[in-house]
Amino acid sequence: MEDQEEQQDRTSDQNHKPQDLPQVLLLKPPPVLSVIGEQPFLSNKYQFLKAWESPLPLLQFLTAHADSIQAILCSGAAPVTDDLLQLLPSVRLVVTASAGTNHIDLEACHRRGISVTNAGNVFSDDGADAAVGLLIDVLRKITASDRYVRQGLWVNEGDYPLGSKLRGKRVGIVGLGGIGLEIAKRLEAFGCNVLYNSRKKKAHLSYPFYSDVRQLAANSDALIICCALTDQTRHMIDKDVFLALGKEGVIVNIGRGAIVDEKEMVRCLVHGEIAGAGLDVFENEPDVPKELFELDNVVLSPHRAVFTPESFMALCELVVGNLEAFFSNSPLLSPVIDV
Ligand SMILES: O=CC(=O)O
Repeated sequence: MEDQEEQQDRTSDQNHKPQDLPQVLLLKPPPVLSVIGEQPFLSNKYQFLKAWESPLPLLQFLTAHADSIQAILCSGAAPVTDDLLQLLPSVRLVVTASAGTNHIDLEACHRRGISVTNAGNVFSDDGADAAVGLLIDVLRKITASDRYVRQGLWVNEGDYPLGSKLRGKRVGIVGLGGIGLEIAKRLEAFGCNVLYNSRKKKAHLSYPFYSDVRQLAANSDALIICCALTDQTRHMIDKDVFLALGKEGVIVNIGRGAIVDEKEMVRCLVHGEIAGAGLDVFENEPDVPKELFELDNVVLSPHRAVFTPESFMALCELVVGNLEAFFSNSPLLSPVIDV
């Protein structure tokens, strides 16, 4: 409480020097900062402390600022571990510039009384557009037929094999959060039948719910993975799920690579045990299993599904809003943990 009052005093003084402002640690520049620059993030309520600009070794740098760092702005590129938090006892807020929070030790944040915010719903539209785009690409062979035309094969080899129709497909959505709901809306408009798996059945929705992801796969022509990566969902899409999806089945993953057993997925694709895949995320990014490069029924994208300059602008507003709210003792805008 004392700390909060002290914060309020400090942040309400508009004339204080930058070195008096509470510090927000950035271990690495989040992608949003590289794309839209630092200017829109600047505020008279906090000051960024950029670890990568310091000549000091990281540990020395963190120790030197341990008492003044009150918040961390992070992204998937720089995990927030219990060990890091142990070094920074004044941290009370972690703001991630991502929808996913799998790079943050949430249990440690809970235990240490640290609030966490994420990207809320700012990425939902772009994520949904990309997921449906990947599905259509795989089904209708858009990227593969583009390669065919560019390589001059249309002239030399004749007509390209037909793709398959989207309308009428049964699409199982794994994770019906903000992005999943937007995917469902889009697929309904395309005339698909939407089914889903989620932690809990959503009472207000009429889409058929499957508590077991294998059952969902068995009743789907395509699976779209857009749930969070947690201990429960790691490798949830395994051999049994692929077998249930079957030889005509397609998988799209815009969630996290490790939700899928990637080795098994590659094996199923190579042996024709599933029909195709649209993949934006991988287990060991930026490494992508080389076998996938040879497969025309696979569309690859470099973890860009949710990012557009427009969504980054909205993200910037949300990040600044969360930091300013925190330093003014106002409610956080997109809390994952609210202490
Ligand atoms: O993958 C992107 C995100 O989690 O925001």
